[in-house]
Amino acid sequence: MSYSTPAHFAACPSLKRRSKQISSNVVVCSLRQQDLKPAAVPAKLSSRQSLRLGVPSKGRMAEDTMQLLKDCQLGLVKPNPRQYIATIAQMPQLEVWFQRATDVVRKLMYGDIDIGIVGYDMFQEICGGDPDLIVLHESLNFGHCHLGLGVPMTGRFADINTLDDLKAMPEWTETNPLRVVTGYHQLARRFFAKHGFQHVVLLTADGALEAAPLMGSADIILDLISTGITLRENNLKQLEGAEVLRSQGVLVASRRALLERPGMMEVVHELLERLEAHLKADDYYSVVANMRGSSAEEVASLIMSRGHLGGLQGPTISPVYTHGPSENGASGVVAQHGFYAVTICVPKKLLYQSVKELRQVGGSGVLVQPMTYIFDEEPLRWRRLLDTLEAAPQ
Ligand SMILES: Nc1ncnc2c1ncn2[C@@H]1O[C@H](COP(=O)(O)OP(=O)(O)OP(=O)(O)O)[C@@H](O)[C@H]1O
Ligand SMILES: O=P(O)(O)OC[C@H]1O[C@H](OP(=O)(O)OP(=O)(O)O)[C@H](O)[C@@H]1O
Ligand SMILES: [Mg+2]
Repeated sequence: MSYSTPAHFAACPSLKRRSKQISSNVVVCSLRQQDLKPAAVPAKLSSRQSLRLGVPSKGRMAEDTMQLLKDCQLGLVKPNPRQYIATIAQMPQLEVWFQRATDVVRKLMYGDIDIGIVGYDMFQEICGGDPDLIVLHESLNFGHCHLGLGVPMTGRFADINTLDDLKAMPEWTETNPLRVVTGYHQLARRFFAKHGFQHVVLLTADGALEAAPLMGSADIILDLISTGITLRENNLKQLEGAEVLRSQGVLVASRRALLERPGMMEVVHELLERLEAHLKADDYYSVVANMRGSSAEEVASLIMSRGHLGGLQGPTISPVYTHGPSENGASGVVAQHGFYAVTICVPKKLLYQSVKELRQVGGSGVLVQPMTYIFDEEPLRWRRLLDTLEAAPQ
C-alpha cells in the first residue's frame, strides 16, 4: 500500500500518518474509528429466537419512520421514551430496536438485527455492495434528498458551476489537493475516482459541514441536499452534474436471516404488503360521482372516453337504489332507471382535472375520499425478493 503525503497534511503528523492513498491521488483521511472498514459479518446466525427490526432512534428519519409504520397500522408500543426496544401489537413476533441511523446499518451487517429502515445514503455509504444485504423496498417516500457538491459562490469558485469546471481548475495539485469535507468517505472516494479527479483530500466532520469553506477548513463540501437552503444560507452553491447519490428511506434485510430465520419470510411478506398497499394508496383519491346514462355500459364508455377517469383497472359502476314498487307491484326497493354511481381511483395530482372531466360527461355529486390501502394481488417487491433469493448472491 502506498501512502501519499499531501502538503495539506505535512504540518499535522497525525493526519499525515492516517492519510491513505486509495486510487491515483484521491486520498482518504480516516479520522474516526467509524470510517474504518467494518468487521466481517459473523459466519453463523446467532441463535436468538426473536426477529428484529431496527429503526432510527433520532434525527429526521426517526419521526418519519414511526409515522409510516403507524400509517400502516403498525404503531410502535414503547412504554417510555428512553427505552430502546418496542413492540408492534399487530406483529408480536417482531422486536423493534431503536438505534442511531448509522448503527441500524452496522447492526444489520453484524446480524444483530434482521430488517432495518434507513436512508439509502447511509446504507450505500456503510455497506454498499455487501452481498448479504438486500433492499426490500427502495422508496418509502420520506427522507428525500441527494448527495451533492457545494462550492463557495464567490472568490475563486465564482465562475465554477459544473463538475467539469471544478475538475478543470488548475489549482489542484499533489501538494495542494482539493479539500472536500464530508461524512460520506466511501461514496466520495468512488465518485471522485470515477470522474477522474487526480488530487483530492477527504476530510471529516460530524455536522454543519456548510461552515467549513467559510471557516477555511475545507475548499468544498459533499453533503446531503434537500431544499438547498442550508447551502444558500452559507454562501454555497450546488455544482451541476455532481449528483453523487439520490436517497430516500429504504427497507433493508439480511439475506441470511431471510433464508434461515424461522418466520422471517412471513414477517417480510406482511411488511411489504402493508407498505406497498399504503404507499400506493397515498398517491390516489377515491372519487365517487353520480352519472346519468341508459345503461352501465354507456356510462362506462362515457367515463373511459376521458383520459384521466380510467381509474386503476377501469371504473366501478353500480345502480343507485330508491324506494318504489317492485315488479309484482308491492312496495320495495328498486334501481333508479338511468342513474348510476361511479367509483374511480384518481391520482392526487390529477384530482381537479378529473372532477372537471367528470362534470363534462354528466357527473354530479362528486365525493372525494382519501385511500388507505390499495392491495394488489401480490406485492411487486415480494416477487422481486423471491427472485433475488433464488439467484446466487452477487
Ligand atoms: N435535509 C434532509 N432532507 C431529507 N432527508 C435528509 C436530510 N438530511 C438527512 N436526511 C436523511 O436522514 C438521514 C438521517 O439524517 P439525520 O441528520 O436525521 O441523522 P443524523 O445525521 O444521523 O443525526 P444528527 O444529524 O442528529 O447527527 C440521512 O441519512 C438521510 O437519509
Ligand atoms: O438542503 P436542506 O433542506 O437545507 O438540507 C440539507 C441539510 O440537512 C442535513 O443537515 P441536518 O439538518 O441533519 O444537520 P446536521 O448537519 O447537524 O446533520 C444535511 O447535512 C444538510 O446540512
Ligand atoms: Mg444530520
